[in-house]
Amino acid sequence: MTRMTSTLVLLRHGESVWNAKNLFTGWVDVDLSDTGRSEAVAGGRMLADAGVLPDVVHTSVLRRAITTAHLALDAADRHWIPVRRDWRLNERHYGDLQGKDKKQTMEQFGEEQFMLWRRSYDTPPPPIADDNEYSQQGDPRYAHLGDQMPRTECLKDVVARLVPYWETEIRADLEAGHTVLVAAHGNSLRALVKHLDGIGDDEIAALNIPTGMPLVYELDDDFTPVTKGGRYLDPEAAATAAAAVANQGR
Ligand SMILES: O=C(O)[C@@H](CO)OP(=O)(O)O
Repeated sequence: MTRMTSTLVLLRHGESVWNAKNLFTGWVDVDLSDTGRSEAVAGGRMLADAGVLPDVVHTSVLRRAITTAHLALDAADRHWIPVRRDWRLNERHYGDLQGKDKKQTMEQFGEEQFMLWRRSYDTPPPPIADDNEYSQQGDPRYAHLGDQMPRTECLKDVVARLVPYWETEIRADLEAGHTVLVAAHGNSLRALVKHLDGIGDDEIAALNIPTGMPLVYELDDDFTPVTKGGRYLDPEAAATAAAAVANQGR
C-alpha cells in the first residue's frame, strides 16, 4: 500500500518595522523592514533551491504576512499560485500591550509578569480599549466578526480560532495533493505547531519561531508529522534566530 504524505511549509513573516523597534505588535498592521523584505526573498530562494514548490498559499490578513508571501513566492517563481487569506491566521491579539516597548514593559511589570503575558498558554494581557490608537475597532476587514472580535488573546485563544481553519481550509488543500505554504506570525504558527506536534501547554512556552525561515513538515495520511518539529531548510540559522526571539525584552 502506498503511504500518502503531504508537504506543509510554515513561514513566519520577515522582520517588521515594529520587530526592529522591539514593540508588541499583535493585530497592528505594520509593514516589513528592509531586512524583513530581504529575509522574505531569501526564504523564497531557499524553497526553490530545496525544490519545495508551493501550489497554494494561505496568509493572515496582515500586510507583513501578505508581503512576505508575495516576495518569497516571487523569488521562487511561484507568484502565480492561488491565495487564501483569513483573520484566523493573524498574530495573537496582544491586547493593551500593542504598541508598547517590550524592554520597558519588562522593567515596569517585572520578568515574571512579562513572561506570563508573552509566553504562558492561558494568561491574556489586559484587553485593549476601543479608543486606544492601536485598537482594531472599526477596521472593515474585521466587520464580519461582530462580537467575536478579540480585544486580547492568550495562545489558548489562538489555538481555538486557528484549529478550525487548519481542519477545514488548510487540510482540504493538503488532501487535494497540494504543497501548502502558510505565511503567518510567530504566535499563530506556534499555535499550529503545538497542534501538529502535540506539544503540551507548558512545553510550548519554550518554542520560538524565527522570521523568514521556511519550516517544512512532511505529514502522514492522518496529518501527523513524519518528523516531529519538521525541518528548517537552514537549521543553524533558524536556531540562532529563534534564541534571539526568546530573549526579546532582555
Ligand atoms: O509582538 C508580537 O506580536 C509578537 C511577535 O512579534 O511578539 P512576541 O514574540 O513577543 O510574542
